[in-house]
Amino acid sequence: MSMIADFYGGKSILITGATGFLGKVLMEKLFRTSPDLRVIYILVRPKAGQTLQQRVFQILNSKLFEKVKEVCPNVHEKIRAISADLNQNDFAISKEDMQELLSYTNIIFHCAATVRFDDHLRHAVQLNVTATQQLLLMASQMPNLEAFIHISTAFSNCNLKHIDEVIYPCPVEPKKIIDSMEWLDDAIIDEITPKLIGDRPNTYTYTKALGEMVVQQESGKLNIAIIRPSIVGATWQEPFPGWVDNINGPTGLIVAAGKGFLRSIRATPMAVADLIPADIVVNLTLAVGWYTAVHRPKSTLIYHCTSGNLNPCNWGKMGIQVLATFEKIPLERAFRRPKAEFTTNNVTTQYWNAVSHRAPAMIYDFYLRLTGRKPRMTKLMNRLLRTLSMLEYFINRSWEWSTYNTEMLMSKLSPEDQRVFNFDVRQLNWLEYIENYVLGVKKYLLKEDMAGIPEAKQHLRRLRNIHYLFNTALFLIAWRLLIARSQVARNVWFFIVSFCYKFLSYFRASSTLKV
Ligand SMILES: CCCCCCCCCCCCCCCCCCCCCCCCCC(=O)SCCNC(=O)CCNC(=O)[C@H](O)C(C)(C)COP(=O)(O)OP(=O)(O)OC[C@H]1O[C@@H](n2cnc3c(N)ncnc32)[C@H](O)[C@@H]1OP(=O)(O)O
Ligand SMILES: NC(=O)C1=CN([C@@H]2O[C@H](COP(=O)(O)OP(=O)(O)OC[C@H]3O[C@@H](n4cnc5c(N)ncnc54)[C@H](OP(=O)(O)O)[C@@H]3O)[C@@H](O)[C@H]2O)C=CC1
Repeated sequence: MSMIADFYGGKSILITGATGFLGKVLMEKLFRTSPDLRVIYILVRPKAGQTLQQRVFQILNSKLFEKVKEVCPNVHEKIRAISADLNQNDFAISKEDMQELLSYTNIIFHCAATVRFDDHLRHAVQLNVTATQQLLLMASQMPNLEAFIHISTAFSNCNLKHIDEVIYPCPVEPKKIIDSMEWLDDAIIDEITPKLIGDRPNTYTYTKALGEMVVQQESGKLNIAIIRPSIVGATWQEPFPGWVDNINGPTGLIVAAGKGFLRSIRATPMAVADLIPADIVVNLTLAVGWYTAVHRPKSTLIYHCTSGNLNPCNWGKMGIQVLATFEKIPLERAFRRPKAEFTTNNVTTQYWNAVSHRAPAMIYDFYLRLTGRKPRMTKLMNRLLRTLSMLEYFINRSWEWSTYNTEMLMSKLSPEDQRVFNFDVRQLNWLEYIENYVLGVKKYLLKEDMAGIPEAKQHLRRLRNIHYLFNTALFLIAWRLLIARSQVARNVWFFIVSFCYKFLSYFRASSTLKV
């Protein structure tokens, strides 16, 4: 019997960010391994014209939840969506809902955040810092709360090279930042943002670091733990390999490479690609929830959920495997053949951006205009280049994260828990994982049918022929122009033609002799 699964039985669990990538995998695992849990409260905001119920219905009816429905047929009764907006005071939760949450919640998993790198500081502070503070305040009023688990990021201290499982204070106190966001206007915030984030690359990592400080400062008597995952990728094993449903992190670049938009990327091939599968993060999170509630460590423990020090893989190896998988299983309707390269300096990056990204987009837009359609490729390419510039920081550096607490926790689990809540990244085979990741991107994110693979391959062959034809035409035009202008080129041309003529005459004569 799994002690962890048993622990969550009969519990009331509150999850923020349950509609997000990680939140959904967390909820799925909880329902699958502890179908006898009392209820999962999720804080949800209406979005994209969908009501709360519609959003929950969509999640429960997705492929991700197929196994849950077998194990826990009444799952829809055990999930209670509470209308909430973490940007509002008291999260805009109704009095009745708040009362219910305060009375019954046993465990909190705080996953909600803005993960946009370039979010405006005011918004990033509101969600990643102030909302965390408010949630802690709520937690302190919950008489039955056993543990509060905060999801941070391994990159909250990415300004350091070696990162331990401790909280590194930011120079300005979070409380001062929160206060100043209330009265400073946007223009001033824009001006001070670079000074505040210092040597961090963006507002995301900075506000996640502030969020950790708030957790430490406001923990009071609560049992709190912080999890720091690195770059969360598709699932490794559970509920099935390769599940992913958003384009954050590497996923978007995998799509862009597969569709042939991304042809070169400024990255250091030998830099460690610290990817971590979503199911590993979730297994660790649930194990931490159990450990924090049952063993009540004296201080707030931080757990690094990273792969680099235990089972490292680099971006070069990952890129090659992504492209190798697209050879076998291409995406449908690609713009160009999937063929991307790593560049390592500014000059080559600028060159390849112009030749491999901007120029083909402009040519394609010209073609769209000629055929009376609306040009769109240049805009799309500019967005991709902007995204690449945002991600570059993370693919040109390596970090070392210590994992003492994570390894300590592993040693505390029973063999059964180590199996059911496996977070041992050493067991992961990267090549297999990446192949499944790419397949998952095709199946679950892009919802492409595997039956369409022959047609996709045929399309790539057509693109290859167009490519050869285009290059030949380009060469002939360039050569023709050169011949018209340069005596040297003309001489070379006559030399080649006469050489071919002589070769052919010799070949014809020798074959006549044989006869
Ligand atoms: C040797 C040879 C081999 C050769 C091989 C060659 C290579 C071959 C294959 C390559 C694979 C291997 C290498 C992979 C390296 C990956 C590195 C990842 C590092 C991640 C580190 C994460 C560390 C921290 C982890 C964390 O702790 S947190 C989680 C991470 N958080 C994020 O990942 C949010 C990022 N995003 C944003 O911050 C916003 O997205 C924003 C970007 C500002 C745009 O923002 P904006 O322009 O305003 O507009 P959007 O609406 O957002 O998007 C506008 C449009 O861009 C699109 N698009 C948004 N994103 C992405 C994305 N990723 N990738 C692609 N497209 C994207 C979206 O499709 C939309 O297109 P549309 O739908 O309009 O057509
Ligand atoms: N993905 C990654 O690579 C990594 C993620 N993390 C951390 O993991 C956690 C989860 O990330 P991930 O699942 O990828 O992120 P997602 O962007 O997929 O999910 C974010 C969640 O937060 C919710 N949310 C955002 N704003 C509000 C709001 N105002 N009110 C209520 N809910 C809100 C979103 O709701 P809605 O659906 O309504 O938008 C969504 O459920 C975050 O804390 C992140 O920092 C850490 C390391 C890496």
